[in-house]
Amino acid sequence: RKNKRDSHERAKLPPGSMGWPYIGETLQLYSQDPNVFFATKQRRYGDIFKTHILGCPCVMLASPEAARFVLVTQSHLFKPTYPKSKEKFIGPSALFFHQGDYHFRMRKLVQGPLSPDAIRNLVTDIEVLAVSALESWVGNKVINTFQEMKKISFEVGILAIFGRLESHYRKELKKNYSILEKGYNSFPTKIPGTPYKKALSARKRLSEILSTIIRERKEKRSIEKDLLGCLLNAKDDKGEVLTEGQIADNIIGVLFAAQDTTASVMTWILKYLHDDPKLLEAVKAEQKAIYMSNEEAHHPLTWTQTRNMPITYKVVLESLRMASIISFTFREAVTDVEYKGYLIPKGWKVMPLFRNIHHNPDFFSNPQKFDPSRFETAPKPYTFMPFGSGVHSCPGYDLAKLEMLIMTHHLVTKFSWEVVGSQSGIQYGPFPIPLQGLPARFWRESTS
Ligand code: HEM
Repeated sequence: RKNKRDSHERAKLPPGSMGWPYIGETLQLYSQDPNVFFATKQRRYGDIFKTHILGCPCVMLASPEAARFVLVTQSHLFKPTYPKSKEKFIGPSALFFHQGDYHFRMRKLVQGPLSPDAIRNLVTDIEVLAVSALESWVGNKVINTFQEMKKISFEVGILAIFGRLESHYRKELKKNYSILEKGYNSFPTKIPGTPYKKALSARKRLSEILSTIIRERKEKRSIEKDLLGCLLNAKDDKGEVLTEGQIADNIIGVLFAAQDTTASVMTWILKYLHDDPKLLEAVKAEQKAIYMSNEEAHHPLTWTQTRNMPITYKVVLESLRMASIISFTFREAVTDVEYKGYLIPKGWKVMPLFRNIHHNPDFFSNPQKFDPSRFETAPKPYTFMPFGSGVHSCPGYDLAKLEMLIMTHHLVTKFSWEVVGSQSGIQYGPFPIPLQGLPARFWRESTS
């Protein structure tokens, strides 16, 4: 066998600059639009380049082949990596921190209740959530669209995890999760009263609430098909069940993965539709036809109807591409890896740059233009990865899309909205969202 180390020694590091020691290029990355940072690098060095951010040497990859290499074909050589604080707050047993057998097992458990077969039963409940949210926005008040969308995506997460959960549990979970969330990016400290310490206590309370819910389910001996039910019933080959800690970490992990992501994209959908009146008319026409066939919403939407919204569906896909709210992801090389003659040393971070791929004119012509019709033909493999790819790709993919379609249906059939303020821009929190969460006013359309 050819000596692997020798061949690695011949391979050279990718081109790029590492910036100042320790701080590296973090300042550049955070002091400007991160997309400009990546795009400038890509122009200068090509599809693979090295840099240094947040104290870590890293290799950035901006081609579909490289993303496939890291996420799919050689995924065993790259482990997921997150800041320590995320692990602490969400819980170390959440599936996305893991690789190998445990990840595989948890993933199978999480996928079931999020699959089309399971979520088709949630259509009506999601509709009820969407309608009551929209109704609450009506009036002469300015809504922070993103914050409101977060309430919906949280409730949909709760629905997928617990089914119809009693409202006092929902309230308690919501209250504590919102405190926890403020700690994700806060500064670690022992000082009481800080967002960090408050988040730690909220995390503890969340575990306690989950224990109570689990105890109640066990007493009732109810076997549910929601995510909690699947986690409670799971047994491995030795007949061992999951610990409460493992269950709690994964439930909080799913809430974390589901909330801001879906809410950001829904906010962008509102913005893109608002900015393109002709497109809005086309979406309205499609949705009004469904609305009329349901006798003006006297009958609930059906799963089949949600699968037959071709124009709206393309708007969803184009919003996912345009906004690319998960601009990139992080992995870490578990050993020295060679890719296209370049060395990726063990321990280095590796970042597939989804947004750059989604905005590359070689794959999406005129990439800055919002044009849903581009999805009339399927994108080339590994050029469209809003939900990632491979072993860690998003299991919430169908649920997120369902939620966005249902929301859009009710939004355009019964409501109008105007964006408040003329400032347009992007804010990072940490996902890109329209400035100030897209302040807007909503009113009910007259049906005459
Ligand atoms: C539009 C909304 C969403 C977007 C754009 C999105 C995107 C993604 C992406 C890109 C990944 C892969 C990250 C990586 O490879 O490092 C991911 C993973 C994940 N997502 Fe989503 N997601 C969305 C909604 C949801 C929802 C609604 C749920 C659950 C109800 C969910 C649950 C998860 C979980 C559990 C993982 C980790 C999977 C694993 O590590 O095996 N996501 N998501």
